Amino acid sequence: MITIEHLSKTYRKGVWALLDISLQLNKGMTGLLGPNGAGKTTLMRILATLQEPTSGQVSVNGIPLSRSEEIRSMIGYLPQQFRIYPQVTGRDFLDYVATMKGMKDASRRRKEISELLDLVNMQDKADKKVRTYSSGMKQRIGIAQALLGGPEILIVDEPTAGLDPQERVRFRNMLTRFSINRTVLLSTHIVADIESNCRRIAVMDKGRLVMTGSLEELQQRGAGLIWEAVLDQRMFAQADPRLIISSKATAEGMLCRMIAPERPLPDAVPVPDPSLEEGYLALLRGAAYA
Ligand SMILES: Nc1ncnc2c1ncn2[C@@H]1O[C@H](COP(=O)(O)OP(=O)(O)OP(=O)(O)O)[C@@H](O)[C@H]1O
Repeated sequence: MITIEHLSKTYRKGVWALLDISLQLNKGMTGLLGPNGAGKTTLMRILATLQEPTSGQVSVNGIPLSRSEEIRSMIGYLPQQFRIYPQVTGRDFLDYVATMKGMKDASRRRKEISELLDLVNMQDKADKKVRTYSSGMKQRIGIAQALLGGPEILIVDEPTAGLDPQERVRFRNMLTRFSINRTVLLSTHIVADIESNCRRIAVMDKGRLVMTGSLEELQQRGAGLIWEAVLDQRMFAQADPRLIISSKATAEGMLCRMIAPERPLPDAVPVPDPSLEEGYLALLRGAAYA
């Protein structure tokens, strides 16, 4: 369990990458959702003990972040820009990381690496050079390196960026399997990444935690704010681009979904069941409507 209390971080005077974040992360997968620059990477790097907060406390199973050696043995981290030297094989790379993590016994290393390669379904490619891997395969090796040493907590920063749709689905399913007995924190700015596999979500925006709760609660944030109307070409071209959140060409014109605190056009009808994505957009726009 990770307990975060009043965590703040500033890189430059007056600009807060994190502002008074309090959050508890339990077993299972939590989705950390937020637009670019929300502070997700900063939060994850602090949890992985790679950066120090400006103020606030974090403990992992009761142990403070200042005991970084112990924390690192409990946490596996896959950074956003995960790079592997292209000339080595996946297996050799994992062996290198395991050695760096202090796993001295070569036969135990071999056994654990083999088990992890099975887990991420990379056993058959493990002896090929990394330069021959797809983005998805590199990410799977990335997860394997994060899991070396059997950490009970896994922190994964935007892992699906750059993956094709099939690899995305495979990767999400793999994370879901891992989260059964572990605490997993998955950051993303793509709602679909958390839709199928996160029971709990935390949404950040401009360094603040703007919501924690279930997917249903996020979806509900769109209630009363999403509208639908058919716009002809002229109306569509003239509409405020912030108003329209999706559109579909139909025989009658452009069928548009709009986001607004009040009926935006005389013909607009309220959407009774906004999607999760619409709930997320409504939440992010919330401050603008207040
Ligand atoms: N090393 C740094 N020096 C100065 N400012 C930084 C630094 N790293 C991040 N920031 C700023 O802190 C804020 C949060 O950035 P962060 O990378 O944590 O957000 P993020 O939610 O992970 O965004 P992204 O999805 O784009 O990675 C941004 O305003 C960013 O410009």
